[in-house]
Amino acid sequence: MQTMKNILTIAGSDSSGGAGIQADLKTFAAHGVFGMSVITAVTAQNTQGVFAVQDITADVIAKQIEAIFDDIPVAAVKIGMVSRMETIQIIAAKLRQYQAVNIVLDPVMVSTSGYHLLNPAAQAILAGELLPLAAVVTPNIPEAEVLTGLTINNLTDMEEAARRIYAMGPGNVLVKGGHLAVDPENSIDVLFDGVNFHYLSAQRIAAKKTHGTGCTLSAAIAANLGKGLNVPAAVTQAKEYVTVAIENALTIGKGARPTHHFYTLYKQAGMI
Ligand SMILES: Nc1ncnc2c1ncn2[C@@H]1O[C@H](COP(=O)(O)OP(=O)(O)OP(=O)(O)O)[C@@H](O)[C@H]1O
Ligand SMILES: Cc1ncc(CO)c(N)n1
Repeated sequence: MQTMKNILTIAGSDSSGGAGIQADLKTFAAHGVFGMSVITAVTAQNTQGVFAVQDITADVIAKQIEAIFDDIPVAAVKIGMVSRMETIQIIAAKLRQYQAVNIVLDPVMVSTSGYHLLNPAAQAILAGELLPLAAVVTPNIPEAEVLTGLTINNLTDMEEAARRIYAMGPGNVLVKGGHLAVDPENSIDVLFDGVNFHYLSAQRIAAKKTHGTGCTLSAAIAANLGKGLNVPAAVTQAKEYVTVAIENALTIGKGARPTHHFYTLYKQAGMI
């Protein structure tokens, strides 16, 4: 009997395990869903930076998507690093072909360390091809600025950006406030469903730089949607999950700290 939902991440590999595919699969495991992956690019990366990227060919990306959808029911899809135009076009075509549902798009553009994970020339293609397929899109402040051309300095700007991105076709827009100290006490995200704004606030954690926060949040939203939660509940619970994961971020290297995906589970099991 099927007891778990199957959730797919389409993203890049982070060799140091803090972001990308690795963060997504850990997040899925922590949510009790069965994680699957389509790898779009392999990065040589650690807590200090990204040192090389090998893009996977569009043909092999297509084959990975076909291998999954021809065989396995997919309850939700998270899309992360999509690297370049050919990658975006094949993913969009295949997701349309299979009528994929509960798509969460994290429009990854630049790594925490400043490396371009999306070819700037492909930004418009991402907006045109993938935004309309998404149930939820989760730009951070710099990504929302690129998508809209706005400069975002406060909550009103975040709301305006959310409205403009909503007009590009996604079901819901979550503008993440991690990069904006609107309120130095809190990290506030703005969710817009086309009619209403919801504000998700968590105490701002003043710690050393973290990485993989956006990947963890979007993967948690996909897991929650796949489990049948509606968008506000899926986003609210994902925000609670990422906040605990940031609070307990791990010091594994010399640079940015990856989120702790299993803190609550390990605590409950008496492992920490
Ligand atoms: N210092 C912090 N304290 C609390 N929450 C934070 C902090 N920084 C980020 N967040 C939260 O983490 C989530 C991810 O937001 P963020 O803006 O960091 O995404 P991102 O830039 O895409 O992440 P990354 O590129 O590091 O993976 C949001 O819910 C945001 O509010
Ligand atoms: C592979 C990959 N995806 C996404 C990000 C953004 O955090 C990253 N650093 N690496």
